[in-house]
Amino acid sequence: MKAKAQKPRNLAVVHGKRVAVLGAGSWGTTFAKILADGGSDVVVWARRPELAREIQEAKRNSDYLPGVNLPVSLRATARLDLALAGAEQVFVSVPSQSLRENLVAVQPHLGENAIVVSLMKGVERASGLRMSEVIAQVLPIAPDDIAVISGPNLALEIAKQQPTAAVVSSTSLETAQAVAMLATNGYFRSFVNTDVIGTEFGGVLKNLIAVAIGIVDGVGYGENTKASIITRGLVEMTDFAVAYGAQPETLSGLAGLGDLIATCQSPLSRNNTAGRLLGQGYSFGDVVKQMQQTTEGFASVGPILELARAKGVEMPIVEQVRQVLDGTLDPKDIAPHLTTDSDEPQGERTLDDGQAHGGAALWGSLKRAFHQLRNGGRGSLGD
Ligand SMILES: NC(=O)C1=CN([C@@H]2O[C@H](COP(=O)(O)OP(=O)(O)OC[C@H]3O[C@@H](n4cnc5c(N)ncnc54)[C@H](O)[C@@H]3O)[C@@H](O)[C@H]2O)C=CC1
Ligand SMILES: O=C(CO)COP(=O)(O)O
Repeated sequence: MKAKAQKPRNLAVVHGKRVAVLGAGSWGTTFAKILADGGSDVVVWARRPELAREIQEAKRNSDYLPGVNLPVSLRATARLDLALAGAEQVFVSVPSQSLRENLVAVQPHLGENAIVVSLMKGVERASGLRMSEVIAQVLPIAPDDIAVISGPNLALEIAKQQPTAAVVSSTSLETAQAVAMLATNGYFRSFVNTDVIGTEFGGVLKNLIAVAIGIVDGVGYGENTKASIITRGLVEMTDFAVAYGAQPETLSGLAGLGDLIATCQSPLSRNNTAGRLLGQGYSFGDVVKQMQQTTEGFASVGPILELARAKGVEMPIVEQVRQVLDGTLDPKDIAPHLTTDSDEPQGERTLDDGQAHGGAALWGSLKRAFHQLRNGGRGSLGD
């Protein structure tokens, strides 16, 4: 029997707050639908006028969301000033590498008390900064007015109103709650936390593990290999994010494990699909040409490995993804060296030996501090 889509709960009469969504690709358009179905007065900004016209007039985005009818209340424009006029909350969903240039154009039109929300899952290649950090750098707004949203959110499934959850995170719980109030309807539920670092890095890092899973799929390996990579991948994600100040629990939540499961399992994932093509033997250049949509993992792998090195975090799976992208590792060799170069048996949890030394977290910090000392105190990209 075909699953029945959930009905949106129409809250238009309850609030009708004016919001803007910047970026009319698959996620921007889907998120605009989430907000409109939750009762907000939404204007989407599309870079291409013909796309803005299709959304505005036909209530369709046929390239990105084929077969999906958008809410009749949803409006679209190719003019940033019109999209931003009066917007209390601004949701940004452009490719991560274009965020900075887009924010420069946004700045003159941004309302004084507007909250800016990142829907993106990448880091800036040149700086290694998370999207909320780029927003804080470019826009004259307080960190408490910035939020991020992440979770197992494959756009097309949500556009078809299949029930889904996400996390809204901000250093201000009040801001996270204000955003979550609008980003909730009958088929989409937003939870809140204040761990921006963990929430953002969860979204970035699961993309890299999804590329690895795609590679394994393309090669033709089975479920044991994939389960091993997903599980060890989560350890890498958690070690990395915690080294940068995240709460480990965030990585076992929707923005970590939740998104990892969705992205690694679904052919709808662009990162997973791109990995599969690599595993089937296509070169990186061929895969980039074939991918019609944003594949964030490709741009993130370099900066993430650099950030990992700076904190002494080992990421053997992500490292192997880089080698496959570079053409220095045969995709079929990705699994055998799942752990480090050492032949010695390793504890399953990175911090296991630390617990014997009287505190896993402390031991992890000491290991990282030692590593940084050995590397001349380098702590971040570009140091
Ligand atoms: N598609 C999904 O299921 C989800 C995507 N995301 C994240 O959302 C972000 C956006 O991804 P998608 O919407 O999926 O990508 P997409 O490839 O579907 O759409 C990207 C949109 O940005 C436009 N664009 C390209 N270059 C631009 C530029 N320089 N300035 C402004 N616009 C530009 C494109 O024309 C297109 O409309 C990514 O960071 C992605 O990781 C997050 C959750 C779910
Ligand atoms: O982030 C996503 C699902 O949560 C979408 O993943 P892809 O960018 O790989 O399509």
